[in-house]
Amino acid sequence: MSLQLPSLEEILENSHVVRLPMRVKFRGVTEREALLIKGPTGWGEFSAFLEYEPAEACKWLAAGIEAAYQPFPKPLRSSIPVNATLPAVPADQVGRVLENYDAPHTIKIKVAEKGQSLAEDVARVAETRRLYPQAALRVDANMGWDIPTAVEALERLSGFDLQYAEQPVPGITGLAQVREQLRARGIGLKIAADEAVRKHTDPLEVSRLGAADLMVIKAQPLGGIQAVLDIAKQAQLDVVVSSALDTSVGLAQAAALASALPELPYACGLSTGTLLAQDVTGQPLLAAAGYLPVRRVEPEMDHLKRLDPGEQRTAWWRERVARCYELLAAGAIERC
Ligand SMILES: O=C(O)CCC(=O)C1=CC=C[C@@H](O)[C@@H]1C(=O)O
Ligand SMILES: [Mg+2]
Repeated sequence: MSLQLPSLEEILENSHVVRLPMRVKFRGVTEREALLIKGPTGWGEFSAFLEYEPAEACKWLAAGIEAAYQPFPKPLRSSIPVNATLPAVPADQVGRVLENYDAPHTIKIKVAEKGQSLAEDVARVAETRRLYPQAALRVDANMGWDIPTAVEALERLSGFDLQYAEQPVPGITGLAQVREQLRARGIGLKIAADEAVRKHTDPLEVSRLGAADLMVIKAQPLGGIQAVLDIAKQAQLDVVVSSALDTSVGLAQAAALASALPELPYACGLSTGTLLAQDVTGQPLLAAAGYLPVRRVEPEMDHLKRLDPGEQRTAWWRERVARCYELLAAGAIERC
């Protein structure tokens, strides 16, 4: 971040903690918590997942501070093509969950969920393809397979005409091996790196090693818009912007990031507002016909009050801000 950090007191004075119920369970989460920060340029969001340690969560705080204290970059487009996101639901619920999205042209389907079988993944993808014959489909395994299982699973799933498969296995070399083994079987399915970018000390290593076909980039986990624009500029691979399951405040920042990228070859994973049963404003950032508007989001006080998780959770989040702030102030992220 090229701006001076505001004081911790100032951040805490202008922050609100919220807890949003989800419509449908996603990555084990049924309620999403966030701390929102009001600053001179608007609102920012800090919503690192609860289990993240400060060393990782501090990048999310840097992103929240950036949104509140720095203007969004000049947009190159006023709306963003987005994918619908389908959690790992049973096949008979696919239609009901996807009905919440307005005319999706691209759908990302979660697969390899803990405790589920490949047959369940195949049934979910098959049902999605049956209901949306024209849509671009992609899958995301969140590192849930080992290499042989990933190759077997993706060989079967590629029969449904997939756009790409996101992070089938952990690690960077794992991605390269899955890709090579698929190619040896005559399957040209593209492989996207997600965790191998946002959880790696060097987000550009995937690109340098040519271990994947494209990179998923996220505003909060990678430290904010400017940090991600730098990464995208240096990357030799196509990039796709995705959400961090943010409230509409964080989604606005992610949309601003997508709007500032010179090239946007893929629909972005930014319609996750649809997975939330409530949001911080009466005008949540939702996609219409597969496009998300680019605009700032201002939470409304009555929503913030209704979504207040109580004293204990608020104290936990404030304490977490303090610990992450300490790391940022000590230069944990180069640019802070
Ligand atoms: O990309 C999308 O369609 C939606 C966002 C999404 O999938 C994710 C959001 C937050 C946490 C991650 O586990 C998950 C992802 O793996 O991309
Ligand atoms: Mg992913």
